[in-house]
Amino acid sequence: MQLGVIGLGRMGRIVVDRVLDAGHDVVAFDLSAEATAAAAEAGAEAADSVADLYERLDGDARIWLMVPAGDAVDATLDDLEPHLTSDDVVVDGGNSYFEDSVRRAEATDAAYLDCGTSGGPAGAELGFSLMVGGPEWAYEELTPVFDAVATGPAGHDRMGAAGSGHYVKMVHNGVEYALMQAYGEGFELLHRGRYDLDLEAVARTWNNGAVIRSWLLELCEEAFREEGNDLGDVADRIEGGSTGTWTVQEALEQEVPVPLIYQALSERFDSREERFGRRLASRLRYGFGRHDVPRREE
Ligand SMILES: NC(=O)C1=CN([C@@H]2O[C@H](COP(=O)(O)OP(=O)(O)OC[C@H]3O[C@@H](n4cnc5c(N)ncnc54)[C@H](O)[C@@H]3O)[C@@H](O)[C@H]2O)C=CC1
Ligand SMILES: O=C(CO)[C@H](O)[C@H](O)COP(=O)(O)O
Repeated sequence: MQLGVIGLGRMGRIVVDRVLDAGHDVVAFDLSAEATAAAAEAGAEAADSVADLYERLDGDARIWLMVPAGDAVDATLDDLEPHLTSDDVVVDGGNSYFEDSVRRAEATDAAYLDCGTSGGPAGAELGFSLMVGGPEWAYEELTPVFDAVATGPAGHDRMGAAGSGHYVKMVHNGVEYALMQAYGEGFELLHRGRYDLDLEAVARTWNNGAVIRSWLLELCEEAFREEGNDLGDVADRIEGGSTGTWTVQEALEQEVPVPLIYQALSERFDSREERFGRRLASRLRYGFGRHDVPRREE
């Protein structure tokens, strides 16, 4: 199969590499000429614009967008739209708001798949977990690509109609917020509590057989190892927040109580007050997403 990939940052580049590794062909484009050149060095065919990328695809186009959610997705679709036909398939693998994905699916001539992607840059070698919404035929058609980008056939599934993939990913992120909050609170108590504890050793011990072992807890272990027992100069400030806000808004609309997710979101908004748990959450975002870690002023 031949896949066009637009957006070659932390996540898009992994899509390129995994699809190439699986023996498919890739045509790649990014606004950054440097990112496009790097993908070409890895074996992709470089395109110098969205239109050029489309031209380089043989037969019906299969295109994966991995650009930042919001305006960049609309801008890319605007450039693609004059070329797209109903036999083409466009996948949006970013963290788009699900209602935007429904709108885009209705507006485009192509079959549109909204694909929630979990695993982050750190999960590059293992592959991602993919939650896909949109037409069944298009999902089936792209299955070889999903097999390559995901951990394997079990690492992706079609959730349902348009928007459902990004809806499930939105809730996933709400859960992620709550789990980070829970680990943050536990380690804050251990840090400020009665014993002088080695928190990396605690995390490592918990990760070996404990009920609460997890990848996020492995990232806690990594954070204490790399930053120190007191998290060094990691600032008490957590960035991000859009996907958690959407989750809470949707929960309010559906009248479903999500107090833990709401609390975790509030902590982010409240992160002007210095808190150890939030500093850990900030460092965990680096662990799973390679997001920037704001550092304390010297
Ligand atoms: N980093 C993470 O842990 C995860 C990120 N995501 C989502 O994946 C998407 C991409 O994220 P990252 O790769 O982390 O971002 P990134 O900032 O590392 O890369 C985005 C790339 O898109 C390019 N770009 C921006 N506008 C463009 C346009 N109009 N045309 C072509 N290229 C354009 C940029 O030059 C950049 O190379 C986002 O929606 C993000 O929320 C999803 C899951 C995890
Ligand atoms: O989707 C992700 C992980 O699953 C991304 O890392 C996302 O950026 C996390 O959300 P936030 O930026 O609000 O922390």
